[in-house]
This record gives sequence, structure tokens and C-alpha cells, in this order.
Amino acid sequence: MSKLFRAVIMGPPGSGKGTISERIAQSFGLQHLSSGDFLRENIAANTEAGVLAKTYIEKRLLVPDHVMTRLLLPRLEEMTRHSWILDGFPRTLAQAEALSRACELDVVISLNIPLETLKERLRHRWIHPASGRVYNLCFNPPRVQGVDDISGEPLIQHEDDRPEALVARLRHYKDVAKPVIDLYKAKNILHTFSDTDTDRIWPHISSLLNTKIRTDQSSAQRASTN
Ligand SMILES: Nc1ncnc2c1ncn2[C@@H]1O[C@H](COP(=O)(O)OP(=O)(O)OP(=O)(O)O)[C@@H](O)[C@H]1O
Ligand SMILES: Nc1nc2c(ncn2[C@@H]2O[C@H](COP(=O)(O)OP(=O)(O)O)[C@@H](O)[C@H]2O)c(=O)[nH]1
Repeated sequence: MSKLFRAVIMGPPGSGKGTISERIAQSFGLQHLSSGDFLRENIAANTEAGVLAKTYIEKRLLVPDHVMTRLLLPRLEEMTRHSWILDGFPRTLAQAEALSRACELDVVISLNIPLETLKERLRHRWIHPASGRVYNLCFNPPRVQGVDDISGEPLIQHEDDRPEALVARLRHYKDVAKPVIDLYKAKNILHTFSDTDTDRIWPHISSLLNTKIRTDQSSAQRASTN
């Protein structure tokens, strides 16, 4: 059996984590687990963790680490037979440490996108709140303006995506993410990509994953034939 592949994608709001994770999921067959989408599913289903998480999200606070790990780690347990990419988790050092105790990561992708680009993207980001599907009026517009392609329901914009809110969100991201990035750098699994366009970053990510997944699979095959 080929070795399972474990990846995490990190980056500030608007850096393209969701967009790139979807491309990775489609191109490499990895399952994409977005912490934000998973929280929204739990909120919609009124689970205990969802009800609790909602109180923090409404106040624009991070959900506490113990709530996030109690929610996410069992979900990952259910995915032990799949290769996956995590988007939005881990967000803090405590979450990263809890994840390290649960499994070994192969690759961490960190997106480093200029502030002006993030502002511009988020200004044009439209979301289908029920599914988490994301559009951009220039980059990937919906077929009908203001309407989700699949459900036909209306799209919304987040208050937090206003350019005025972004600087504070970015500062917060940098403070919280720095120790996580340092941890993955020390483990030698961090790969950073810097550009203004997802389409220019994508070939580099794609060739990194091609190398990693192929190398891992052939060494797993060698191990199984020895
Ligand atoms: N790993 C996490 N730890 C704590 N809270 C989280 C985590 N992931 C998501 N959340 C909570 O869920 C909310 C929505 O998450 P989501 O990832 O969809 O959007 P975001 O973090 O606001 O921005 P973006 O997706 O643009 O980076 C967050 O604002 C936060 O309150
Ligand atoms: N113009 C432009 N928009 C992009 C590009 N990549 C992603 N987007 C859009 O930018 C917004 C933020 O991307 P998203 O994947 O949601 O980022 P996340 O917040 O890191 O998950 C979305 O509206 C995307 O459709 C790009 O290269 N150019």
C-alpha cells in the first residue's frame, strides 16, 4: 500500500489557503479539511462543540485550543486511511503540538502574500456561507453575479474582509503563527511560497507535492517488497 500523505497549509486571511487546498485535493486526491468549514458544519448541526465555538466566532475570537483539538483530532482519526491536507488548523502553537502528538506531517505549506494583494482579494471575496464555497469577482466569479453556482443561494461578504479590518487580522495572524512556523521550520518540513498570484504559485506547489508523494510512495513500495 502507498504511504499516506499528511499536509498542512498556513497563511494569512485571503492568502489562498482554501483555493490552493481545493486544487491539491483535486490534483492529488487528498482530502481537504478546513477548520472554518468544519466549525460551520458543527454550528449548523448544533453539536455541543459547535454551540460553544459559535460564541467565540461571533465575538471574532479564536476558538480555544482545547475545543479545537477535541473537535479536530477525532475527525482526523476518522481519516486515518486517507491522505489529507489541513487548512486553518493548527493555528496556534498548542494546536500544532497536539497535532504533532497525533500524527507526523510530511509537508507544511506557508503562503506569504503581499498586504496590498490580500486587501484587494478580500475586497472582492464573496462566500456561500452554508458550504464555505468562495468566489472572487475577478479570479473565479460565480456564473451568476451574487449567487452560489451549486445551490443558487445568495452570496455574502464578511465584515472582517473589509480592508480596514485586515491590518489587525494580519498582525494577529503573524503573532500567533510565528511560533508554529518556527516549529515546522525546525522540523525541516516548512515550504514557503511568495507571490501575488495563485496561478504562479501553483506550479511550484504542484511540483513539490509530485516529488514528495512519488518519493514517499516508491520508498513505501520498496519497504513492502523487502
Ligand atoms: N484552528 C483554529 N483555532 C481557533 N479558531 C479557529 C480555528 N479555525 C477557525 N477558527 C475560528 O473560526 C473562524 C472562521 O474560520 P475561517 O478559517 O473560515 O476564517 P478566518 O480565519 O476568519 O479567515 P481566512 O479563512 O480568510 O483565513 C475564525 O475566525 C476563528 O474564530
Ligand atoms: N485576484 C485573485 N484572487 C485570488 C487569487 N487566489 C485566490 N483568490 C481569491 O482570493 C480570495 C481569498 O482566497 P481564499 O482561498 O479564500 O484564501 P484563504 O482565506 O487563505 O482561505 C478568494 O476570493 C479567492 O477566490 C489570485 O491569484 N488572484
